[in-house]
Amino acid sequence: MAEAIPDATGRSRRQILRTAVGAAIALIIIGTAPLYLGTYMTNILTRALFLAALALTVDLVWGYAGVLTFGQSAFFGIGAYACALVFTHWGFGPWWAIGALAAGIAVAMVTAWATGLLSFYHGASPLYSSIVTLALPIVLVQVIFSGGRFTGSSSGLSGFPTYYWSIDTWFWIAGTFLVAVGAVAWLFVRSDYGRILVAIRENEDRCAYLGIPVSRIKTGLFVACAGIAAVAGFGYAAFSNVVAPELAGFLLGTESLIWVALGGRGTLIGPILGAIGIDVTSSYLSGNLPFLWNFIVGVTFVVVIILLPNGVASLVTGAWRRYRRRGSADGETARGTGIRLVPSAKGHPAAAGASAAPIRIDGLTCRYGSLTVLDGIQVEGIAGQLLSIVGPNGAGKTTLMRCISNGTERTGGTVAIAGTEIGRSSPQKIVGLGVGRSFQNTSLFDSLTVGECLRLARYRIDGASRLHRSETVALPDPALEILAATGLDHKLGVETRYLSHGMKRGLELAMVLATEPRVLLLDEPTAGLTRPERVAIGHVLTRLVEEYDLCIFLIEHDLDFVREISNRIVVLHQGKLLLDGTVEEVVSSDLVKAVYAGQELEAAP
Ligand SMILES: Nc1ncnc2c1ncn2[C@@H]1O[C@H](COP(=O)(O)OP(=O)(O)OP(=O)(O)O)[C@@H](O)[C@H]1O
Repeated sequence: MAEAIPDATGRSRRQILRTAVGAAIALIIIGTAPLYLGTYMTNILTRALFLAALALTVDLVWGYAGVLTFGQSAFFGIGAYACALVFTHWGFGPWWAIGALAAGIAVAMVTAWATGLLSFYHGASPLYSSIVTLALPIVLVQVIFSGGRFTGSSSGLSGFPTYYWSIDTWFWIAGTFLVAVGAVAWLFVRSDYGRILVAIRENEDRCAYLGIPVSRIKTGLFVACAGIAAVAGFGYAAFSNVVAPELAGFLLGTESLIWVALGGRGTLIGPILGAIGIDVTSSYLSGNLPFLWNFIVGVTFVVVIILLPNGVASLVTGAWRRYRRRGSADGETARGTGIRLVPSAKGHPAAAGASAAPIRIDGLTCRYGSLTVLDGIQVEGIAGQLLSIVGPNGAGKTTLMRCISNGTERTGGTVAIAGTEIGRSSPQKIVGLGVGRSFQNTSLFDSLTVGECLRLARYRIDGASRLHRSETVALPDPALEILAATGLDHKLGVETRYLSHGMKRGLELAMVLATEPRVLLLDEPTAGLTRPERVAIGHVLTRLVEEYDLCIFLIEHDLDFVREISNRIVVLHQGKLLLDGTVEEVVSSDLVKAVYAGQELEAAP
């Protein structure tokens, strides 16, 4: 676990150096390319390079963060029109160019920010953001159409003054821009933030319940990518000397998705290959085969999606991954092997310093339409106490957990964590108050390694770098103990999909503990575990309560297990709190026996 590894700064420097060397090689290729490409080809490629930069931004938003956006073309169009409008109507020169570029970037970013606010608020479905981004280019094109002579309406604007540099110069500008965007994107997707984007794509809910501000991160990414797309659009317009509504339209937005899907979603080389490949080929073929060309693109798309669902780039990236994983039987990757676990300086604060009860639930009600699932629940959790919540299926146990960990779930009543009412707060904010939750079905990130998952769980406390990947993960003692007890501390480089069920359960618990909660909500943590694994988890939970003073709410169906480890038991039945007492009181209660025997309460003795 504690093998010597290079320090993070050294690794970060090496990563930046490697990126700089890669960028330099790419620039040399671009610098010499016009010598062997003809003027016609250089011209087509220049255009394609600007479009490839657009495709890269689509890939960051869709391929990495999982937001299916049709609206990236709108930002490209805003940049293009900023160039054309300023040069046509106001003036031309270096300062006008800088002003137009700045205005294009600013308008694109503000538009993206407003779109992000509308699309990524807590509770919005992914479909919603796709619809909003679909509407964006449609609205923008209507604005351009209604702009009359100012925007050129459906004909667009052309012949405005621009820099009539040689075609080779434009090629170098476009190439340098693409290499710069690619290099920054390369560093970014390999940083802590890059892992967060993948985590959001794979399991947004789990991210929110680890305290990661999903909406803010998605909006920030969307805004940054809008700015880059606007620069690409500006360059495209200045180079081609013509803009048309199609540059901001839904068709280009959809085309850019096809480039990314064909090239390879979630890789950086994929969108570049896809955009350049399709644009250059279409420039050659669409003139000669105007009707056949779209058919060819359509068939190619279907064939590639069927044969290579991860795009053409997956041929290269798949082979590279297999090479890196060679010799590892359990899915160990190079990504997590360098991670070092260290004890968090703070130990585990848990309930320390809080004078109020860790959790107080007062008159909690939850209704779905006419169905009342929870009715007037009154419970107070105490630090250093394991409270088990039992009851037959459908009693409302999981709903109670949901109402505690997400402020928008309950219909009435209050929940206070260490004296602070949660109100209508999102799960992410409630994690900040000190609530950690594990789910009934293990909720992890399939393609992330154990080490990366743990790093992710520390985002709220330790933050994350946008340029490098941290190699040290500071964890509180209870999380380290779980990892040691389950053997996960020797599997930091293993992707979670290769773990056994018991290990996945252990990892989820360690991740939740890594957020340093004072209240722990566990929904059937031992479901599907073997007897020895259940015993091990039981020991860990007892220690969390006795040594770290945590307040644990545990849902469990195994009543023997409940009896062994609980300090107190709450029985729910049909959404009502039936009994709140000690283990002996509940075990000896005839009322509880009647409920579990399925008898009507009125008939119970
Ligand atoms: N989103 C929802 N819409 C409508 N009804 C719901 C919703 N969520 C839960 N319910 C209903 O609320 C009731 C309580 O569900 P809940 O999952 O909380 O029960 P539970 O005690 O955890 O059961 P189990 O032990 O089987 O997990 C069930 O009748 C369920 O169908």
